[in-house]
Amino acid sequence: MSDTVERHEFGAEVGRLLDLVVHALYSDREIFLRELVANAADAIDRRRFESLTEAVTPPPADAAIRLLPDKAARTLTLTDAGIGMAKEELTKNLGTIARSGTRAFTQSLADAKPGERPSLIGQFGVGFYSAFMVADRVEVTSRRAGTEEAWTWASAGQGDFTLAPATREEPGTTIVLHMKADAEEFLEPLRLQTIIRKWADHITVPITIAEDGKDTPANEGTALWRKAKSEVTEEQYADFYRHIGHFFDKPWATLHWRAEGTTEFAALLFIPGMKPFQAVEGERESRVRLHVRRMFITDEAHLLPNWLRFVHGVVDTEDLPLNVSREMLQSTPALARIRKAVTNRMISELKTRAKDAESYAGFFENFGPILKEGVWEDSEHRKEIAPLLRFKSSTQEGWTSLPDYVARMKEGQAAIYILVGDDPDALVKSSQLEGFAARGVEVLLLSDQVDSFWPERLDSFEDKPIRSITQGSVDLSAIAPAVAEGEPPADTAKLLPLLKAALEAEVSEVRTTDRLVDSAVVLAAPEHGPDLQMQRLLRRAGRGFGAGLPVLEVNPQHPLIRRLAELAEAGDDLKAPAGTLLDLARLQDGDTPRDPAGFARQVSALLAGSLQ
Ligand SMILES: Nc1ncnc2c1ncn2[C@@H]1O[C@H](COP(=O)(O)OP(=O)(O)OP(=O)(O)O)[C@@H](O)[C@H]1O
Repeated sequence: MSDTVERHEFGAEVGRLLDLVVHALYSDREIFLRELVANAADAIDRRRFESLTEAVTPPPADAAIRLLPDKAARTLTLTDAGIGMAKEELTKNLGTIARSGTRAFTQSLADAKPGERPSLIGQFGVGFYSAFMVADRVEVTSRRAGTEEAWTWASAGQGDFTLAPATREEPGTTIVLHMKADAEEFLEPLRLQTIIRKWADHITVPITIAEDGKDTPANEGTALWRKAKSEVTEEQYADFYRHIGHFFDKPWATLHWRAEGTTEFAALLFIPGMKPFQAVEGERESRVRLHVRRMFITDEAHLLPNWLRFVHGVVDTEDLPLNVSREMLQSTPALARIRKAVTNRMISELKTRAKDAESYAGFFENFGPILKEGVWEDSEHRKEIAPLLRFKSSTQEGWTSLPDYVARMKEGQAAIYILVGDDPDALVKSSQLEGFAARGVEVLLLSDQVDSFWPERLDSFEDKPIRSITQGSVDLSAIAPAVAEGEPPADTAKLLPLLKAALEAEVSEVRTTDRLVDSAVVLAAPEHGPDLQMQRLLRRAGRGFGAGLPVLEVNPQHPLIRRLAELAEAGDDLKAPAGTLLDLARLQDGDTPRDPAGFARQVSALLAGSLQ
C-alpha cells in the first residue's frame, strides 16, 4: 500500500450496523440499487441548487445516473455528475452514522415486520451501507464540485476503510461495487432495468444502463405530479408515496391537483397511513418538496405550516425563476400565495375526511397531537383546526369533537370542561370527575403533551369558554345532580379555618366543593395561572415556583369531613389529619405524598387499628 493511503477504523456503531443491514435485509437485497440511485439523484439536485448561489458549476444539461455492469470483472459501476464529496465528507458521510444511532436502528428493526424493514434503511439514513449486501468491496471515487481534488474511499465493509488520492475529470461520484459471487444477478441489464422500474421510475434524473457499449434509458422519468390524474394509477401514487416518505404502507389521503390563475402550480401531496418511527419524529418543519418547472429546488421552503408537517409530497410551480435563491424563498409573494393555497386545501380535505368517523379516527391517532400544535401556534387557522380535533370523553365511547360536545351540553352548563393529565386510563377514574359524573356533565379527557398548552389559546369554542376542571372553583350548582342529595352538608364553619391554619404553607385556601361525591378531598389550582397538569409540567422542568399554592377542596357530604367538622366544633387539634387530607388529595391526582414514608407509616397504623 502506498504511503498516501490512509486507513481509518469505522466507528464501532458503523461496524455493527453494517452487520445488521447485511443480514437483516438479505431477502430485499435489490434495494441497494434504490438507495444508491436515490443518493446520486439527490447529489445532482444539490449541485444544481448550490450552483445558484455558490461557486459551483451546474450539472451538465444531460446529467444522468449511469449504471455500468461488467460481468467479466464482476463489477457494477454507478456514476453521477452530482455535488460529489470532499475528503472529509467521504469520511463523515460514509464512515460514521449521522442521523441516529445503531441502537435506535436495531430496536426499530427488531420491532418492524419483515415487510417494513427495507424502508427503515432509508429512514435512518444508512442507505449507502446496503451496498455491502451485494458487494464484498466498495470503492467510491468522488470530487466535490467547486474543487479540483478527488479521493477514493474503499472498504470491504469490515471494520475499516481507506482513503487515497485519486483523479476525476469532472465533479461527481463514481461507485464501483465488486459483486459477491451470489449477487451476479445484479450484473444482468434486464434485472437492473426491472429494479429501476420498480423502485426509481419517478426519479426525474435520467438513469441509463450500459449494454454492449451503449446507454439505454432505464426510467421513464416523467414527473408523476405533472400528469393528469386519470393517467396515474393508484399503484403509481402509492409507489411514489413510499419513495418520498420512506413509507411501506398506502397513503391515507392522496391529493393531486393543479392550480391555475394567479398562482400556477401542480401539487401531489400525501397524508401517511402510518406514523413515522419514533426515532425520526424529531423534525418540526414541513419537508414538502418545492420544484420549479420539474426541477427539484429544496425541501426547506416551508410550504406547509409546522402543524401539517406529517404531509409529504411535491409542489411544482411555474411562478418562480429556476435560480430562486434562499432569500427569495423567504420573501417572494408567489411562494406566500402557494403556501396559503396548499394549506387551505389541506384543511378542507381534512374537513371532508372527518365525516368518515372511523377512518378519521385512524388518522387522528397518528397525527392528532401535531394538529393540536396548530391551535397553539397558528392564530390564523386556530378556529378552523378546532373542529378537526378529536377527544376522549368522560361520557362517550371512542372519539368525540367540540361541536358534538357543545350539542350535548346540559341546560345551565357554563363551559366546555376539560381534564388534562398524563395517563388516559387514570383520567377516566379521576376523582376530579365525580361531581360532573353525578350531574351527567361531560368532561373531555386530554392526555397529550400539547394539551397543557393549546386550550388556553383557543379560549372558547362556539362562544363557550373552555375550562380546565382542576383550575379555580367550578360551580355546578346550576345543574341538578342525577341523584337527590340526601342529608344536608356538614357545618364546616370551624373546620375550614383550622385546616387552613394547619396547612398554611402548603395551600392558598381551603373551601367546600360540590364537585366530589365519593372522595373526601380534591386539589384545584388557583383561579388564575396554570392548572394542575401545567403546574406538574412546570415542576418537572424545574420551574414550579410562582405557580401559586393549590386550593384544598373538601366534600361536606363525606363521612370523613363530617367527623372532622365535629372534632373542629369540639376544639380538637387537627394538624395531623389535615396533613393526611392533603396527601390523599395529592395521591388521587397521581402525585406523591409530601412525605411518602411517613404517610405509609400513618396509614399502616390506621389499618392496624381498624383491623383489630
Ligand atoms: N452519490 C453521492 N454523491 C454525493 N454525496 C453522496 C452520494 N452518496 C451518498 N452521499 C452522501 O453520503 C450521505 C450518506 O448516505 P446514506 O445513503 O447512507 O444516507 P442518506 O442519503 O443521508 O439517507 P437516505 O438513504 O435516507 O437518503 C448522504 O447524506 C450524502 O451526503
